[in-house]
Amino acid sequence: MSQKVLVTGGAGYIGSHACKALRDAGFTPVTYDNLCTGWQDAVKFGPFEQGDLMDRARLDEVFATHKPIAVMHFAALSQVGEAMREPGKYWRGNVSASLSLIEATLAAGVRSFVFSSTCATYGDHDGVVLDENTAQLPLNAYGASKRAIEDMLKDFGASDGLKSVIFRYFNVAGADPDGEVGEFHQPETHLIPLILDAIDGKRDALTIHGTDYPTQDGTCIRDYVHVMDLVDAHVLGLKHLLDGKVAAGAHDVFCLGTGNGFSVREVIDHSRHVTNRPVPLNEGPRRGGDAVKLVSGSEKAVAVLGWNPERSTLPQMISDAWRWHQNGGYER
Ligand SMILES: NC(=O)c1ccc[n+]([C@@H]2O[C@H](COP(=O)([O-])OP(=O)(O)OC[C@H]3O[C@@H](n4cnc5c(N)ncnc54)[C@H](O)[C@@H]3O)[C@@H](O)[C@H]2O)c1
Ligand SMILES: O=c1ccn([C@@H]2O[C@H](COP(=O)(O)OP(=O)(O)O[C@H]3O[C@H](CO)[C@@H](O)[C@H](O)[C@H]3O)[C@@H](O)[C@H]2O)c(=O)[nH]1
Repeated sequence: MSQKVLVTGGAGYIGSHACKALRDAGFTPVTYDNLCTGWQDAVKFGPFEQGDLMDRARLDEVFATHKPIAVMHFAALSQVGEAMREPGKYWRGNVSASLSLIEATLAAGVRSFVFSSTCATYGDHDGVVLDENTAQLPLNAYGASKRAIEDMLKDFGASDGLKSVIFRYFNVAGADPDGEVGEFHQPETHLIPLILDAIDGKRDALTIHGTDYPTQDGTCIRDYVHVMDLVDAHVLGLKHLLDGKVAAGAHDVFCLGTGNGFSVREVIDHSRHVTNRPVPLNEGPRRGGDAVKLVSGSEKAVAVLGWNPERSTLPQMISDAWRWHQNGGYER
């Protein structure tokens, strides 16, 4: 029988793709999700256990039922704008909820933990490319909550021997090329799906949040990584833990980006080319909490894990997202 991995947030965008990658790698992904932003229809590759991370009794029951060998923790609130307006929701929903999960993990005797962190933990570093050693100075409660969970994992490593792989993602985009799962947020806040909504008339126009940033065309720069490449790194990270490459109590941090930065206007231009359709646009003010430039300067995941982000080009990410978009997501 294949080994089970508990996947929190497995009904969400990245978690559902991770479940597919785990299934393809010979594991059984067990999704634990409260469906606050996820979709039961996205759980296709293993069992589904509905529950909230704050529900410790339910978590204990799920650990006892499935006896996972490791945890992959994707479940989180992750909207920068919302985090600016309602920081308490992020400290509770991300930090307190992760504490509950980590304590349940340890109580179940599990010591291998893969965590979704973010380059939003870095804040603004004046255009410097970011790597695992860059200081984490988040600009918003979302980034601060993720930095706090990273600290928590290190503390429980020291006290209880928890071993963790921490991935700091840059901007995740694209969809499963087979169309089984994809990105579907209600409401959507991410740039590429919003551009596609504007292209096919689901919204009037895309609003560019800020055109006066100190960049070549005045818009923010991000490093986009294909969701399939990202979840490949998770399988490699899991094996890194299971193969004993991380000592008891230790943690290993990896940035997941490509080193290529694209401005909002460049993403719009690529979207126009890929879809061969115009993108209706408005220019609006800056969005609070946005860093000017977030680009990974790290090769560590490539060097240590053997990661090969081969699908992470804008044309590939946009065309996979466009194919998924045209199929209508999970909407009934
Ligand atoms: N999308 C990106 O570009 C990006 C970049 C960096 C980091 N991340 C991180 O990756 C992870 C996944 O992001 P996503 O884009 O797939 O988000 P998502 O909203 O699609 O998925 C999150 C899932 O977690 C579930 N969830 C949230 N709170 C829960 C709780 N308390 N109990 C149980 N389930 C809960 C939701 O229902 C949802 O299915 C998050 O941790 C996010 O911070 C995402
Ligand atoms: O309607 C829109 C939406 C976005 N943007 C801009 O597009 C860029 C990318 O925005 P978005 O797709 O919302 O991603 P980020 O705010 O960069 O955050 C994402 O990427 C982070 C890592 O960089 C993750 O931590 C977050 O979870 C994830 O939401 C930013 O400059 C936005 O200001 C617009 O101009 N108009």
